[in-house]
Amino acid sequence: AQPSAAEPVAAPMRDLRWGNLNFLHTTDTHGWHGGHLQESQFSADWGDYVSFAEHMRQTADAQGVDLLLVDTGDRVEGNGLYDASSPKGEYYYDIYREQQVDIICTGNHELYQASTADQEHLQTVPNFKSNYIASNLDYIDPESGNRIPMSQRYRKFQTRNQKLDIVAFGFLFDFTGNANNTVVQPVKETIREQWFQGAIREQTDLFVVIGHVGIQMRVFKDIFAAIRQQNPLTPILFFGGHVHIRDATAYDSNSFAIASGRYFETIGWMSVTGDLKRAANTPFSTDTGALSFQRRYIDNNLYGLYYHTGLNLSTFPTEHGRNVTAMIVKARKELDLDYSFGCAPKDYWMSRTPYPHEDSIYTWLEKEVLPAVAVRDNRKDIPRLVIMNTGAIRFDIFKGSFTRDSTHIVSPFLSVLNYIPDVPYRVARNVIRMINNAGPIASSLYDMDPRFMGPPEQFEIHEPIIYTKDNNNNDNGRNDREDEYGSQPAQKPLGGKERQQSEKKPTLVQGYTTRDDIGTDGDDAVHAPIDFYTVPNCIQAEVGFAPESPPETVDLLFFDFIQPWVLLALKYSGGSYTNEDVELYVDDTFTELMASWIEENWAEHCKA
Ligand SMILES: O=c1ccn([C@@H]2O[C@H](COP(=O)(O)O)[C@@H](O)[C@H]2O)c(=O)[nH]1
Repeated sequence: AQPSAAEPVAAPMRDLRWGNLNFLHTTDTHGWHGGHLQESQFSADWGDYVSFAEHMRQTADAQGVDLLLVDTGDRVEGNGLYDASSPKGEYYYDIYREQQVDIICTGNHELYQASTADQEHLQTVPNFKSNYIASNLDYIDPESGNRIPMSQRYRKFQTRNQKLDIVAFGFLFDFTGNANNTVVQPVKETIREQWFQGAIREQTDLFVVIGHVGIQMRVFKDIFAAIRQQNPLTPILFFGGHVHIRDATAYDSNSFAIASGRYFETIGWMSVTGDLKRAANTPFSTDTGALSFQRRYIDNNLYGLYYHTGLNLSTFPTEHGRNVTAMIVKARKELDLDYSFGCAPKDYWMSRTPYPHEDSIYTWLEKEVLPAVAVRDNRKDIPRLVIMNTGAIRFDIFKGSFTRDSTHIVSPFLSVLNYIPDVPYRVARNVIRMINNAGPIASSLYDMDPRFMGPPEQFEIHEPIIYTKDNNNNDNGRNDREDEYGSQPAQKPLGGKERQQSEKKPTLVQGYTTRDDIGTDGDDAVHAPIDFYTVPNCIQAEVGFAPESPPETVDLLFFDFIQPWVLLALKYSGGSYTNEDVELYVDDTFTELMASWIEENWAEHCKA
């Protein structure tokens, strides 16, 4: 872990069940390779993961089983370790490549900016050579202008110990927000391609489909159907991501799918037990042919990593892992990520409190930040509506120092404020209602789904999930909340001191309490639950409005990312505007504006 990371905290544990074929899975790490410095339960870093994987590989070798590492994209954007350098990712690529990932693919965040896609093609693809798969993604070579596959379309290989034959694919959902130096082929078209039809007819013991795709999304189900049609019995394993949640499901009795969360909080574990050499030819109805599939969501917590490897503080770190941790320390220092802009007076939550609420990050933005930063000298007296999409914010703010790192963690995008001047108020005032309550804009094209304006974690959740009315947090709101934990036979205390503690009813740290299609025993650590509130797609600040008298016209300001939805909502509200009517309101990115606001308004709280 990084020297300034929160000390890990022990929790009652559930074991990993090893099978014949085992996987560790990361997804949507978004630059958090230094770990979560402020959260004890996720504070291990990429170097610790390197050590962990080395120990787990040794265990696999000793048992004669196989272990593969998978990563399903969105490795960039969302943390100072990637975003704070110029150019972005100056340190990240060399740190990331230290992990030996066996199957890796691209996420949408590798493609928003042309420069990021260039680096992906120039660095990560060659770093992982034949392990990198791009089944439905092409790259446009800047020199020749030629459209070429981002990397190979699929991979056929044999596992190290059991010599299992695997055919692996690497997909991206039907993403359309990519810069113009890549082309994402819709998955329905890809699975009709000749190469794909040939690949699914290869002789193999199993198929592994990795993808930057939610495991409940249509895309994986279509791929599953295409493979299954040709291979009625062959096991098919899916590793997904994108929606930032822990999730698992089975599409039929010989398939299994897992998604492993976000921000390097989670290392997913999947294992398959049974005779995989025979499974492709053995009907599942017979006992001998039956396979069993297990999943675990491993908290990226050093105590947990020690527990699963049977090691401790002195025996766990490998030389390689220590070196990677040192690379991250050096990068964080050179990027000055601990530079403090001010101190947050309290925690501000994205989804742990309702919106509006005094502890909601969105209420803080709406009431304090947006009115102060949405100011343009030559139009500062004109009343304005400022619309921000809630997905532009990526993480909570914790009480205490708000650092350079925090700016990128909370607001990683290069979002700017655009505006349309002098919009009739009777038209402009309807926009927020339309983009939040969907209505006609919901039935538009696939890539105009209004949910894309909100945070990915909210995508599939339509109702708040409230565990307790009296959410009795301590002053940092994250730890030390006492709770019952019922008799769950699969649970195991950590051992030693922790064991005695757990026998006395342990203090549970708040964290993931995942419920997926398999059950409620997926998390490796037993936690006290956290409330989850739904938030609207967008929030709106009214600035410069005279009390009691609505203006005739307003400047309508909005984040550039949501421009297509705003134009559509204006159209349905009776205003006909196009991209040509839109201008830049202020030069700075929202991240810069927010950092300046914090410098001006929160510096004083550091003195207390
Ligand atoms: O410029 C941007 C880019 C993205 N967003 C928000 O992020 C999600 C996509 O996040 P994933 O990590 O790929 O799931 C998108 O739906 C937006 O809500 C943004 O606000 N600005």
